[in-house]
Amino acid sequence: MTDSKANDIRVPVTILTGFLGAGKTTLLNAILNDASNGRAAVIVNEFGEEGLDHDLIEESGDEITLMQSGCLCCSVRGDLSKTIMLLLSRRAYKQLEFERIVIETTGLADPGPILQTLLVDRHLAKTTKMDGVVTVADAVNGPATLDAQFEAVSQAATADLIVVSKTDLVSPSEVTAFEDRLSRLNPAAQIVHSVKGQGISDKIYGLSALTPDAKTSDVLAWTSDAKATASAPLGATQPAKADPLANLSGFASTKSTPVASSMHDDRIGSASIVLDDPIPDVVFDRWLDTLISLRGPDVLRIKGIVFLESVDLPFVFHGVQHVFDPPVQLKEWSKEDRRSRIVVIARDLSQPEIQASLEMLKMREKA
Ligand SMILES: Nc1nc2c(ncn2[C@@H]2O[C@H](COP(=O)(O)OP(=O)(O)OP(=O)(O)O)[C@@H](O)[C@H]2O)c(=O)[nH]1
Repeated sequence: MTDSKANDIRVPVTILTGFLGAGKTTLLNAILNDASNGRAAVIVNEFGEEGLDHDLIEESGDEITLMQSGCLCCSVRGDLSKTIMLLLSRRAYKQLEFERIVIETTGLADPGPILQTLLVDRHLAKTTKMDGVVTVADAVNGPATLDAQFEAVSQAATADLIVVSKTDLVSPSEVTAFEDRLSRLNPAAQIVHSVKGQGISDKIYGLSALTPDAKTSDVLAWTSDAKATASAPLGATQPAKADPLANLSGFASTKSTPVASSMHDDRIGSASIVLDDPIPDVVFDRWLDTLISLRGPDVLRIKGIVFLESVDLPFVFHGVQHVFDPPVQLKEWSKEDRRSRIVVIARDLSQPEIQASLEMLKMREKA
């Protein structure tokens, strides 16, 4: 019982990212104003002299720390670690009270390196745990931003949850087309839409299934194609509810809905696999080692639930590039369902290339 949820004192960290002007601060305010979410310490990162976003975050009684030293994704990874450690020590001395941390990045940040910092920094790995990457993509400028900026494509591809904002300013069919495009970029993300961050504050936290007590439905939502599972009832049409496993039978090809995409979108590939039988340990190790050593820097996210031949219960794992959260063994799982499910999202790797990599998992050692 050493790693049960009750004994896990690591503080959950949410990365809130999104396109420039997409509505990150607006969403953050809406979340902070919902008392049922508990208290959050917020780290805001903003370019330039003025901490503009800080001024925009309404008083909510939450502790706000502002970092102004530049883009989180490049120059201030050390500062991020120091900032979080300072918050945690003030919390330990009862100077501050909070249950979680939210990092709001600049519109230009690539969330990958921030996620990595949380995983590789010795102190942070012990004291914090990744709770999820939330990306805000606005329905008005989002399609053009995806065309123009690869960072925006990376943000969408790395997300656990994509919040489509400003759906009040475009037609329902434009919202649906945009959500389809986002879903193709990141079939493993849940996609919700919201006007000014309203109606979705209960969907922002607890996205990661990396906990031994994770429910089956949470694990499936996190590790599978969980397209458009829910949305705020605010005008735009609700996208059709997708079967979370619909795109995961073997190496089923990705959906080929003819929606707009761009050169940038084409740089992102994703594929998933469901394996009916437990995987030999050596095969899983070899697959992961090969993927990481050959294409590690291009892997934006790998998530999965895996049954190995040598263990009865499955484990959930999560990685960014070559860095992995410690795998978490689930305490309970339906005895009938012994299928492993793995999804990989990568940059500059095509879907067939990722599929070919996943194919290795079907190999069996010859006696
Ligand atoms: N109509 C409408 N306006 C919105 C919505 N969400 C945000 N806005 C407006 O969009 C503008 C930008 O919102 P912010 O929350 O500051 O966006 P941001 O992503 O934090 O911006 P940067 O930090 O500059 O990248 C503000 O004027 C918001 O009021 C929405 O859903 N509908």
